[in-house]
Amino acid sequence: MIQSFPSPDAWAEAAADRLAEALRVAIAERGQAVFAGAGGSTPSPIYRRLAGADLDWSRVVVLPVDERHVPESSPDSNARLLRETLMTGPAAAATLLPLHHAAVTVDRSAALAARALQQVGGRVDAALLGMGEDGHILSIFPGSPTLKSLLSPKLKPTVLGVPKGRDGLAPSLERISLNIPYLKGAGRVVLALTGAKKREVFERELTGDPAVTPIAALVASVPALDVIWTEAG
Ligand SMILES: O=C(O)[C@H](O)[C@@H](O)[C@H](O)[C@H](O)COP(=O)(O)O
Repeated sequence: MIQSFPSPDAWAEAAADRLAEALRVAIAERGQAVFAGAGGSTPSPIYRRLAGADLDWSRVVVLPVDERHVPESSPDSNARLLRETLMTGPAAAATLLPLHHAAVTVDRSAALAARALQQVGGRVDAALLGMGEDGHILSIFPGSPTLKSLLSPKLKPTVLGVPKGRDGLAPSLERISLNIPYLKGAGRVVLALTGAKKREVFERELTGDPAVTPIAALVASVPALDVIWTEAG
């Protein structure tokens, strides 16, 4: 399941190449592509490589796979991370679709994001995910009250609010997250892992109950999933 790479450069290049190819295919097939990317500390080297990919970025919509319920000016904003690392150079021509909307509740923000995503086709063509050491992906946290809703393969692709207190961040933030079904139809989903600890967590979570284990649900639901790993973080 896990594809190991000998260096961070090879790991980042493999991720960027695979995601760029999925975007090119979507543009060729539909004239547009939707990319969803994770926040956190792992993705930046991949985003910086992907930003230079030879594709028509003016036809690409970029969104966070999940978001903290904060304005883009906040250092916690995933939209800000995408703008600063992916939407540069050629990729600056892409269009950002934010999940956070100001002056509304987190649930209203999620509903507005769900509507905006429907308006660009209601699908994701390529996605880059990270994983926390507790096994969470997107904002799907073990023990969260929204866990089962976000994991259920029976629900339509949607975007949900995630109450604070479940993300391990201090101070904990309210969040907004795509659900796992939004990744099912993607041409390529890359889960990028680094370090021995995350490899161990992934292998352990793989055997969990998909109804309550984000990694098990991801592997069970997403056929176009690549899991890539490199030692150095
Ligand atoms: O909003 C976020 O924080 C991310 O989308 C989240 O799901 C991230 O992928 C994991 O927390 C791993 O984070 P690291 O890459 O920093 O380990």
